[in-house]
Amino acid sequence: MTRQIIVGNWKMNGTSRDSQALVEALLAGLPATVPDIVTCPPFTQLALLADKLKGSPIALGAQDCHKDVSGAHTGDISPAMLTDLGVSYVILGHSERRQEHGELDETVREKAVAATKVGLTPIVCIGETEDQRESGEHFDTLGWQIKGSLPDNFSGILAYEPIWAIGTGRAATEDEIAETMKFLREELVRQFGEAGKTVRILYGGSVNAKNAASILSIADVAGALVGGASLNAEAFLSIIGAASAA
Ligand SMILES: O=C[C@H](O)COP(=O)(O)O
Repeated sequence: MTRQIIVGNWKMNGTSRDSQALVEALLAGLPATVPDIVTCPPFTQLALLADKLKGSPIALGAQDCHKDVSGAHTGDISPAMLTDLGVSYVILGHSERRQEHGELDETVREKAVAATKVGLTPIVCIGETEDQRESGEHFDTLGWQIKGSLPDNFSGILAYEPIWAIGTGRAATEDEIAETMKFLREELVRQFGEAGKTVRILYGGSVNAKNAASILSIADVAGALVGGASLNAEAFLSIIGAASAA
């Protein structure tokens, strides 16, 4: 059984005080056996949390990065700046960035290449809209997103997040997730050969303390990308506990 990975994406939430309190509660409540755990606060909290999490089982992730190492990109953060702070993972191509910032597959791929070069593990997000699922275009969409967003020799993590399940409280059903995981694995192997067999695939979209155990037990689900529930220590610890037991 592959070790599971639980990633908390705090999105645009958290003052210094909130972040410290949340991380302290997480560290105090961790079970003896833990899965891989990553917490992705806003950029503004990374330095503070790098210090707090040093030597702990919780790794630090960022929610995005630029594709260049440095240069005239006002307001952006480079992958090297993240490793400089002790960050190990970076979420790329989240649907909120694709939708709100018009981020394209090609940009996501370039960011994944740049992140990998400096030693970050990219967590590349893909997912279909509700319309695409209802009209039966979801697998085509996911296939194109894999082709466009993942670089050759991709060695990161793929996160499947149906857009209609994000923040809605309506997670995909176990059957939908199982069927999609099977498709994604086949597609990864079709596009990347042997290397496609080892990419870890996460599910994201309304994962919570109640549904985590059943979602994490679905074949080929290697963990979860958690939004809302990662802001609540008790809920996130329950999900971590479910991953330890999976
Ligand atoms: O990155 C996390 C996802 O967008 C899921 O968010 P959610 O757990 O609030 O649905």
